[in-house]
Amino acid sequence: MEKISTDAFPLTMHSSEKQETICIFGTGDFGRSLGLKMLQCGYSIVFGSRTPRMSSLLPNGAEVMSYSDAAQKSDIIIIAVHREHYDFLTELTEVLNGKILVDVSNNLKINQYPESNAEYLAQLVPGTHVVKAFNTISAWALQSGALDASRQVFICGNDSKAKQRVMDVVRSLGLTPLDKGSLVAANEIENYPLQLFPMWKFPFYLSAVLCVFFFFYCVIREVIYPYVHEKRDRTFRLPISIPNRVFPIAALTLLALVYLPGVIAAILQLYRGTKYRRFPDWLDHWMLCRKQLGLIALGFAFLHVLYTLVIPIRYYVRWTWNNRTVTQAITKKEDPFSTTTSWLSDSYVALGMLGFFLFVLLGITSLPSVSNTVNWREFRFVQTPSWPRDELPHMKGS
Ligand SMILES: NC(=O)C1=CN([C@@H]2O[C@H](COP(=O)(O)OP(=O)(O)OC[C@H]3O[C@@H](n4cnc5c(N)ncnc54)[C@H](OP(=O)(O)O)[C@@H]3O)[C@@H](O)[C@H]2O)C=CC1
Ligand SMILES: [Cu+2]
Repeated sequence: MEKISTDAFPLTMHSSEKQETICIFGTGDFGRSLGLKMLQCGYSIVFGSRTPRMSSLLPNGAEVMSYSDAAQKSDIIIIAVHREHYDFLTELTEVLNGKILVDVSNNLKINQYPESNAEYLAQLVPGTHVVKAFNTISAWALQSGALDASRQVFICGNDSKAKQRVMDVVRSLGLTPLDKGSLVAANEIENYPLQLFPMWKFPFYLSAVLCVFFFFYCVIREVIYPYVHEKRDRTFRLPISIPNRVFPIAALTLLALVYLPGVIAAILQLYRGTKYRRFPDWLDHWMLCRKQLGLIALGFAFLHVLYTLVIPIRYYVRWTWNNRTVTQAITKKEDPFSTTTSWLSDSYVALGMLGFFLFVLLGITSLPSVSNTVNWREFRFVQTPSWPRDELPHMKGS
């Protein structure tokens, strides 16, 4: 590939850095996608491969050679190989000495190995600077350019210079590096892609507690109280009417909880006089799960609509059962149905609908999490800035 002279772009600060050569070990899906992206951003790419001649489908302009030859071309080496195959790196200890190794690997299970892949790599090839990065970005997202929602790249490593250089690369790819500290954090970073619903726990428990609470409140008010006082049997309200009272209450409460943290955050910022300070952890966490709270609220509102539509059907069901019983009585058949079945059948309708709804909700919400393309962390109104504080314009010199 023809090298572009630095003078051609006197105004772009990083143009000289971008001429850097980066080495990628492994010509698999991820290696190729990352290589293509880097080529597009102006880096020269050298692939290391077991079979350099047979490697096909590589991005145009990239070179391919043996692992040891490729390693000599660059001091940043991205290891796009699965952890199980790291062994071959021990033979390259000499060539790799002093270089920056970027571990991008993921596991299939949470805590699959006693130590994180990045720490394992560091033990395997001592004398190198291992940096964990890119593991939360998928090959698919790199290729399709669907990175809009997940531009954050979690980074950790023990050598701060090495980390800084990898962060520069990440930035020049148009992504946002997020420093997670030393290599000990690698374990946590490797677990991220395996957490299906990272921010759903709290909203889920909260809505469960709300539902149970309001359900029992309504049961006491509308079933137990009339029974104790007037000996009236109101149990038929249990399957439809009472849930239909609980759902809108839960939906509105959750909706309020979606907007409340924003207001608290705004007040806090006014009070502090700056928006460049971290919120307390509880507020931060609350802000981060607003989207989930909102989705659950929407779910309850949807259930409320369904149940409201079901109420007329309820009378219809009762009417059919009664009709059947009467017909059977007339034709003197044995009656297998008692009147209590009317609300039993209602509960089946309700349960079926609840199940179906949960299924749909799970399906919709798991899709983006699984494909890793949505980064829930980005859904907050007031973002904690990810750049160092002294780079903020108004803080200079203070
Ligand atoms: N695919 C994805 O979306 C993502 C992948 N990752 C990580 O990137 C790494 C690579 O993933 P991916 O590209 O999908 O995997 P692939 O299986 O597609 O590629 C792995 C590459 O490793 C090389 N390799 C070296 N030694 C061996 C060996 N003994 N046996 C088999 N292959 C070997 C091969 O390259 P060659 O034949 O040239 O030697 C092979 O192409 C993994 O650690 C994965 O966890 C991280 C984030 C996302
Ligand atoms: Cu209503």
